[in-house]
Amino acid sequence: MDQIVIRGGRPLQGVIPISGAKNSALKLMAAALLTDGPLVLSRMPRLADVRFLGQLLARLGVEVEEQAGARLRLHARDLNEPFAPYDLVRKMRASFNVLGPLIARQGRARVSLPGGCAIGARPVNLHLMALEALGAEIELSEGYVNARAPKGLTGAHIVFPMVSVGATEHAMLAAVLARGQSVLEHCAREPEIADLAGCLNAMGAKITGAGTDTITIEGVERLNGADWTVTPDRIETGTYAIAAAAAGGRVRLEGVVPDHNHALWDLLGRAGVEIALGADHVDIARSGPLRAVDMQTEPFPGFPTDVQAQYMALMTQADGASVIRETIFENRFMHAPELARLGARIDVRGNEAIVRGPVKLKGAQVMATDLRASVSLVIAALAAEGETVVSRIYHLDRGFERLEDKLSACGADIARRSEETA
Ligand SMILES: CC(=O)N[C@H]1[C@@H](OP(=O)(O)OP(=O)(O)OC[C@H]2O[C@@H](n3ccc(=O)[nH]c3=O)[C@H](O)[C@@H]2O)O[C@H](CO)[C@@H](O)[C@@H]1O
Ligand SMILES: C=C(OP(=O)(O)O)C(=O)O
Repeated sequence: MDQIVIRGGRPLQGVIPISGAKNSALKLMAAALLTDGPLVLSRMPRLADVRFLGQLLARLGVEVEEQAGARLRLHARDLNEPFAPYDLVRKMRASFNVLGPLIARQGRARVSLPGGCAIGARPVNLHLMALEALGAEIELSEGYVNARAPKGLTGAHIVFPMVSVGATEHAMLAAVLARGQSVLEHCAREPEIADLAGCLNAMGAKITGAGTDTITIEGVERLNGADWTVTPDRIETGTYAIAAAAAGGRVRLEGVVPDHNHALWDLLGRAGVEIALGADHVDIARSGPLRAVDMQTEPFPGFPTDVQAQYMALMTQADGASVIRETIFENRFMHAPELARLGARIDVRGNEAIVRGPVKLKGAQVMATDLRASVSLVIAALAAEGETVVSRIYHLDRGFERLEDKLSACGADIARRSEETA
């Protein structure tokens, strides 16, 4: 198994190109199931999650072809048995979103309950509620969802009782081929949802309101293929912005949508980080001391839960105590004890973590526990003195494309090695 070795204490200096968003790319891939035409996705991140979902789609009968220039061509000309087995679905959350498209296109499906980062219970009741409202008959047995819609799906008025990114996307992915109009209320407003709606509309769907809390969909009989470019990864953007703030130096993040990260820019500014927003780039610099600033995760446009761990690593370097409140997932502080191995002072009480800084972090052996937790350890290691070894980095490979290359191009001392050679 691979490890990442970081020798900290070097400021970052340079340009980091931002990849396409994992959390968008995966749902766009599921959309390919809705048409017998080819869907060509550009700016696809090369990630383990994309590979896994590609394997699942291939099993479902989709032709999956990686093309030059970070493009992926998906062609669901004919589909096989609509069966998504445990082994291919358990590795990540987004794979569950094949269920709706399979029901919409084939009238039935059997899909394993999903996996994903172990950051809470993460039920799928809202996904199933939406699919049932659209006319699917659903039964759970032996860890699988068995769904049927013998008469096809029908538009519905769905009011989500809580904001869910995955359930909003799932409802959209099914309602586009339903008969009649669907109105979805209390929707998630994340940029990935607008990206999915944009792609579905390019395929011939009729969706309005994506990015607001009410989405209206006029069902169409069929969708066609399309070309679509994945939106930039705002979580990767936030991660490298925080890395630069933690290590110090000056970094340009290139190929981003600065508007997707306002909550972060606001907090970093208050913490003493210099931020200059361009049209499609952001410059981040930090030379002076950092101030502690409280933070609470919220659905978009609030501060993203997927950047909470990274922010916690940064606050270990800030002057004072900061309170970090996690409101989206009930078990997303697993990085706190790992950060403590490097010397961080963090008290976790329920859904709050109190971080006291600044501490002089020292390199240590740490373990990645989930995707964003892993990268928070890398950030802390960049700010630490001495060598840090991060193991179980398969979590990192799920969501960060060429992490070591991007950071070492900015002067970080970071390398991958296999445990056998360690
Ligand atoms: C692949 C992907 O895009 N993952 C992202 C997606 O996850 P995901 O779509 O799983 O997150 P949700 O927005 O659905 O989850 C929000 C909250 O709703 C709860 N919930 C969700 C669905 C449901 O049926 N019932 C229910 O109770 C969850 O347990 C959680 O407490 O959005 C999260 C919140 O921005 C991000 O952290 C994840 O990176
Ligand atoms: C939680 C994440 O992914 P998943 O939803 O696939 O677990 C993430 O991207 O941070």
